[in-house]
Amino acid sequence: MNELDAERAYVERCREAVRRMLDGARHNVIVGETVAGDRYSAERLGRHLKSLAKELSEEPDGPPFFGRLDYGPDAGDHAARKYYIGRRHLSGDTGEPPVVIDWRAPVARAFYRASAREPGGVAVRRRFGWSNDSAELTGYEDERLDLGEERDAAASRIVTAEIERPRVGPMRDIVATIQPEQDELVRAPISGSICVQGAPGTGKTAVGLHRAAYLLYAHRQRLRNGGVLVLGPNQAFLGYISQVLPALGEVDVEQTTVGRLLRHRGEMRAHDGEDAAVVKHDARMAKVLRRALYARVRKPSGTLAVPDGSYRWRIDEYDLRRVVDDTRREAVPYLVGRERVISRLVSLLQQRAESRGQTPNAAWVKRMRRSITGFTDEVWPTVRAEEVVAEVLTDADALARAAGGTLTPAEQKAILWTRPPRSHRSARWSEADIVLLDEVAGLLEREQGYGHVIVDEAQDLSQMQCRAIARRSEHGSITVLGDLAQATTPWAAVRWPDALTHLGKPDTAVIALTTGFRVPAAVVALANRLLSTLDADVPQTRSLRSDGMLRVRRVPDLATAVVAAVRDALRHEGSIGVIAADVGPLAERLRAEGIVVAGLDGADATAGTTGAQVTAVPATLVKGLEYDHVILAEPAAITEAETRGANRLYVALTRAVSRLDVLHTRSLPAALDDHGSPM
Ligand SMILES: Nc1ncnc2c1ncn2[C@@H]1O[C@H](COP(=O)(O)OP(=O)(O)OP(=O)(O)O)[C@@H](O)[C@H]1O
Repeated sequence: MNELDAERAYVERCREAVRRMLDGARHNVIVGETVAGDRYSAERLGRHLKSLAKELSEEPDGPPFFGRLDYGPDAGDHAARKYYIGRRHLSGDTGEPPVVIDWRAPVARAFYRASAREPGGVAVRRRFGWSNDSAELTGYEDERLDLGEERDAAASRIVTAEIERPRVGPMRDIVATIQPEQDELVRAPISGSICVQGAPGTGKTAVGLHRAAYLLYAHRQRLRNGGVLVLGPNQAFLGYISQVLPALGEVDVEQTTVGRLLRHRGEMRAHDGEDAAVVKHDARMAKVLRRALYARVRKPSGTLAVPDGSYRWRIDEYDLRRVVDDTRREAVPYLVGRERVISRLVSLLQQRAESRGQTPNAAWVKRMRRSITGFTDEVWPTVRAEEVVAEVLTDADALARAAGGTLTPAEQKAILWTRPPRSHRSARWSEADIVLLDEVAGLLEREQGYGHVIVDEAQDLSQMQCRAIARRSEHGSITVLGDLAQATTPWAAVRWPDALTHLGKPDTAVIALTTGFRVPAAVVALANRLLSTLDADVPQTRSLRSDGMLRVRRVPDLATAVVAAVRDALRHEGSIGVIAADVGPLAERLRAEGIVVAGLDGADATAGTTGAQVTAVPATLVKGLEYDHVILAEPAAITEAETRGANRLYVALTRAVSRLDVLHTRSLPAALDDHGSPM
């Protein structure tokens, strides 16, 4: 039998192992549900086994492995052993070692990291190639690390084919081809936070998602309670990445946007102007809100008399002040503080009662608590986050008291509501207001946190949004992914250390990724010209891809040219994205010409999964997405549409996997203009 046939025979062994595991899981579902000791454990066991059965049966014919490691004779415990590496562990026959090892297992690490210089005992690294439908093993490539032979990504046919594969449907996992510098980030210890500054298409999102899967595997116990949270910029992006973690067997990761994470705080029913939003998103607002909240705490004056039957207990002003002052100094959440004031006063009353020979019981304590409510409501009242925020945004005097020395009078004026609501109950909150509500809620009570938070496109977060994330990762670590050059919000970070400070992890190291896996070299060269004008201190990208096509054309009529470009693109396999500042009219025209076009707007959560080959997407929503062929219409309109329009254009220019058509009727933005000559 030749080597390839032997590997194909191994594939059969793996498929047999899947069938065996599937039968076992199905059998256990039945047994687990009927014989497990109590209902609770029966339910848990049943759920676990059902999900295993579902997982295995959904993909019984997927490639069971993508790599193999052959250890040399001097590799200690691994000497002369062979390991197949795949997306998930496949058990061997009873008493036999597993037939496939999960890519996240410690032994699999060498598949990604072993080099000719540091082979770590590995003699041969083998990569497998599969047919497009993953049904058939088509070939393999060996690196004889023991002979000093090593191929980098660009020299491997299998890796290059995977990177250059036309994109269809949602984002896929990259387990088979994770690069060494990416693997270092994926497997970085959970105890530390990391920040990845990566140019477009360097694999930040891919790294973040694989890191989530890795951490859940390596630290399942530790993450059982808090879990892992993935934050992305919008629903379209979340739709695009939604399949990656389930394909890696992880279905319990919460993937959401900051807006959705905070939506229980209030319904968004208003939009701020940029002036107001910029102030509301500034971290100085945290100070303002804290002052506004604690302005409610008053200095007690006079003696407190508490009736108890025919008797009155007294606590004098000195003791009352001491209780309130001590509690303030403890810097606990506001509502915990109120509770402490109450219990301390009750315990003073109790001491007094005991010294008079009484033995207060629970009912007495309850009665005393009730009797001092009037007093605590005065010196440390309960309050809702909505009241504090509404007060600051409505009452100019209250705002001036809270914001004096922190916000300028002009800034205070910018955030005051021009048409104040009658009460906080009828307030119409904006996106920024909801972040303020969350800030106050965080001052009132401590937030339940996550074990690990992965923040994608983090450059766009405001300081206040960063603080909201920090509250949820206080006791865990975070992975921050972003690109300062792609910052498009008016409050975006200019330097990573600033954002990291607001995220509560100021000592996090910033690591750069500069090898691009998406954008072809010709397109990167064009985008890099724009990069130098963006005022972002980031390294240039180097593309791994020498293939690809770039056409920049001045056209007499935009819509007609877009239709022709789409028709031309439709001759190829792969997704097509039409990107423009205002894409609506172009989409209409395409449809009028009989072309099926999926529209992408904020409400469309199924982005990239609609099955349509052509998607029309506004430039404002294209962040994090990619299309095999991009048709970018009228760049000048994109740069003009917003303050950071040039950054937006940089994002739009870097979405193409294989081909980019830039069509324009007006002059190109200066950095891109090559004196009108076609590129
Ligand atoms: N090691 C790899 N092997 C194969 N494909 C890869 C690899 N790394 C990244 N890719 C692919 O390159 C593309 C870009 O990756 P990704 O979206 O993670 O980059 P990004 O840095 O988040 O980009 P952007 O900043 O534009 O959002 C994706 O299609 C991803 O699957």
